[in-house]
Amino acid sequence: VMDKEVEPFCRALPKVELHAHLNGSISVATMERLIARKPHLNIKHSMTAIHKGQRRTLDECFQVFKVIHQLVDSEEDLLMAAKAVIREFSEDGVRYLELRSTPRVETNTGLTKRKYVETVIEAIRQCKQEDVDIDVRFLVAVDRRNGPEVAMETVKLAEDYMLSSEGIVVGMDLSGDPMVGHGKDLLPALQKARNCGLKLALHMSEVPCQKEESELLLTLPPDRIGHGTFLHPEVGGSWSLVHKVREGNIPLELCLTSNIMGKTVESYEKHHFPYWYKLGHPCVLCTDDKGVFSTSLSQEYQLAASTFGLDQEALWILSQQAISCSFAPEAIKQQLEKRWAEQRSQLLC
Ligand SMILES: CC(C)=CCNc1ncnc2c1ncn2[C@@H]1O[C@H](COP(=O)(O)O)[C@@H](O)[C@H]1O
Ligand SMILES: [Zn+2]
Repeated sequence: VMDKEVEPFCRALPKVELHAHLNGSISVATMERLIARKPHLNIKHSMTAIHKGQRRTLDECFQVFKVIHQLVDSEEDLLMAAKAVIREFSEDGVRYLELRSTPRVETNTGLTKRKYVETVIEAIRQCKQEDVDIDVRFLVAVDRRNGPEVAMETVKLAEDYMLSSEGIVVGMDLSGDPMVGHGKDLLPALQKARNCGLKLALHMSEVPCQKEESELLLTLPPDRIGHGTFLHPEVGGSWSLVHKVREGNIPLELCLTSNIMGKTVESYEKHHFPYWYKLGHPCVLCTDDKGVFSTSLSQEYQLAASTFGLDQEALWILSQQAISCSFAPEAIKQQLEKRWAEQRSQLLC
């Protein structure tokens, strides 16, 4: 396969995005609109994105979110940003999206956590009404830095909206700076979420030294794992972790560019994708923060193709397998499978 064929192929490929943080996914164009609305903040675009060759430490990366949160602090901003993110994923060929976001209080604008969740749901509804070609679900996120009480409160919020959003809220995410807080304290909240039928997509072993935390979180167990960069014993994890993930057949959400930019992985070649992929373990390529890292899901598929030598057939299977890893209801999964099958013959000659 010639390289120049790969780009249009990856764009045309129907895709599933399962790991996208709303505020990390805002494009340059939308960011410019937000910056123009708040000139008094004096925010430059260079403060809201991380560019190639500009690798920063994980800590510096997390500063970026503080800036973005200042720009997205009202119901109006949130609705606009969420709708734009959904449209952009659709334009990139994403046909099923699970968007995750952390409910936030903003006293200046009167934004409450409930309003926050309702606004994201409203953005998803409006996009559907406007016939944007994409099925979108919402994972309510827990920021690990905020501790067990906030986590429990967030679980209750997610449960409420799981019951009242007509299937839009399907699960929860555990994220935030992995160097802050301990998963142990959040276990009861996550257990409760699981018991009430919320699916769990947890960031795990994103940094080294989370071996014990990952062991604990695996007792839940999670329905999907974000990153899992340091599960393997060679990088400070353990065989016990690897075996549990394999036995549970727990899908991994793998974000190549994010890991390179956040310096948790040295180079694309050294990413853990091929280790799990060659084992036949369910692996889903994701963007994490397409805005912050200036990437797209089709670009991530291209990078996987060029770095690990995947041909078009392999890319198609990778994208199709993501359907079964999603938290979509069975009927929706079947519809997606059908759609993929219909497009297969057009794409692969
Ligand atoms: C900095 C870096 C390398 C990011 C990639 N790795 C990440 N690891 C953990 N949590 C994250 C990551 N990227 C985004 N998030 C979470 O997503 C939030 C932004 O989206 P939102 O406000 O929840 O809508 C961040 O504040 C953080 O809680
Ligand atoms: Zn993430």
